[in-house]
Amino acid sequence: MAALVLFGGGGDLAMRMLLPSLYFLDHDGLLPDDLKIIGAARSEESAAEYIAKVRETCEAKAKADNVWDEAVWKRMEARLDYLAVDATSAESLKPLKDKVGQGSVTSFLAVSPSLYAKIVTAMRAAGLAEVDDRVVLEKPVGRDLKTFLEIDDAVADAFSENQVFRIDHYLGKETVQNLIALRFGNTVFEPLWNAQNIDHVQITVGETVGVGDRWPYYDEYGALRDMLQNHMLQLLCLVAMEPPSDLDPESVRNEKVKVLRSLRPITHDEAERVTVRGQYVGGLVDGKLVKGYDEERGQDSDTETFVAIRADIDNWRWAGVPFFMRTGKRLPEKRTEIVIQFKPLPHSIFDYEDGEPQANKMIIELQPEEDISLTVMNKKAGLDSRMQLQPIKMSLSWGFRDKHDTPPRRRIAYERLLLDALKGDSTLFVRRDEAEQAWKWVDEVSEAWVDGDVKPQEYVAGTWGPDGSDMLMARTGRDWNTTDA
Ligand SMILES: NC(=O)C1=CN([C@@H]2O[C@H](COP(=O)(O)OP(=O)(O)OC[C@H]3O[C@@H](n4cnc5c(N)ncnc54)[C@H](OP(=O)(O)O)[C@@H]3O)[C@@H](O)[C@H]2O)C=CC1
Ligand SMILES: O=C1O[C@H](COP(=O)(O)O)[C@@H](O)[C@H](O)[C@H]1O
Repeated sequence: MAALVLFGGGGDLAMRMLLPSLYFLDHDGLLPDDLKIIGAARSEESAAEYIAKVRETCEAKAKADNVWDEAVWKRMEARLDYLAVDATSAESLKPLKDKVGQGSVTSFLAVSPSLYAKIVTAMRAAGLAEVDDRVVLEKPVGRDLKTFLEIDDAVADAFSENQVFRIDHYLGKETVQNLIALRFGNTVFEPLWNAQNIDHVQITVGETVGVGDRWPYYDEYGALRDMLQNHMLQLLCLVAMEPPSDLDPESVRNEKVKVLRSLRPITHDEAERVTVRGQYVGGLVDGKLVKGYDEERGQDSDTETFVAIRADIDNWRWAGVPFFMRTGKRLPEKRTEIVIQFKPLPHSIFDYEDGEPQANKMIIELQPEEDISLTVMNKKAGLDSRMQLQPIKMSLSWGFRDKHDTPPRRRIAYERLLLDALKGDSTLFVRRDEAEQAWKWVDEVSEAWVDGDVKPQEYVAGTWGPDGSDMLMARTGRDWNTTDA
């Protein structure tokens, strides 16, 4: 028997994402027949009470996608169990060890990262870190390089690196994996994918939600550590990495680490010019009045809810190509996209009044829709004496959109990642040295902010961040993408 233990099995992540993902995997026949799923948290509740809550969340999600099936639920229900444990205590984990028996155990730590070190130490003492066992860690692991290493050293005392699965749920998103297919499954793009042809890259992760009740966690981390250190740098790596020799986890991750190592450090003198911190004040989002961050927090805070950064990658492929990243809460749209802005024509033969031909642009959209599109210029139909051009957007995801095709169900990113963790495939997980390099780069930024006393600039909720964000682009003669994918 194999077992998946969800530490924090009653928490927000487990209930909203992990357990519905497991239902969907079971629905598609992708879970091993003998897999047991055990929720483990401190709350004293019976297995029946826990399972009733799991049913509620799975049913709601599955009905929304029209895939609720009582027979699947019966199968899933038979897998489920619950045990009240304090995961930081080896003594408390002993009954869990007895419950999982002899098979391999994958333990998902869906708990506060401040508990990781204590939990893995207790797991080791309780016999839950045997050679066939695995541990899955949610981000953020640590708050900076120092705390990352402290936690990760404790993890390394209990598990070897091939047993550790550091999750970045962005790597489970379908379009992120499609980016790998696009770059390395085609010959047409790769020769263009470099400083000769690309002017710059933009990565935007805009959210309309505020921080709300999550402030006890968020106030200590801010947008830089919550989003940029992990999700955004991972996206940057996938855009910028060299072709790996194969899809082996080590080959892919070696290439990503090389990118992170090539990121130019942001010096204290430069921080004000190439980084922007923002914090939302009250405003209108989706037509509703919302509070400012300080009001939600209940006191003044210097934590940023928005960050924009210009990153430079010092290698041959990307010399002189800035990568602009921005992310924030309470922005006007939920929008996640990567924009590859190609260079303008070296010389235009079209001199008409409506302006010059626009440079080609590839938009890789992750949210709200998943799509990859390429903007190209073509001729406006007609008999004008002077040829008129217009930009058209070609969707490169047309296969999904064919009217005779049912689009595949949009999967939760955790489905792919849970499946891979259960199989032991770590390609889409973050290796220790990747996380280490990412923290190193991010630490330099946060240290520069502290030393230079760089405070967040205010932005009104429902706008695209503080003015400084537009200025960051304008200083280089560029602007943020405003076209939809
Ligand atoms: N929620 C989300 O959308 C996201 C969350 N994450 C990460 O996922 C992790 C969990 O977050 P989230 O679900 O929001 O947190 P919650 O606070 O909602 O859940 C935490 C869970 O941990 C349990 N817990 C706390 N202490 C112990 C302990 N000593 N032993 C066993 N269980 C314990 C709690 O239950 P009890 O009190 O009963 O013990 C609770 O079920 C964090 O690392 C977070 O950063 C990452 C991305 C998104
Ligand atoms: O990890 C996190 O991600 C979410 C955004 O995820 P998405 O898949 O909805 O884009 C973010 O809201 C949260 O603050 C952060 O911890």
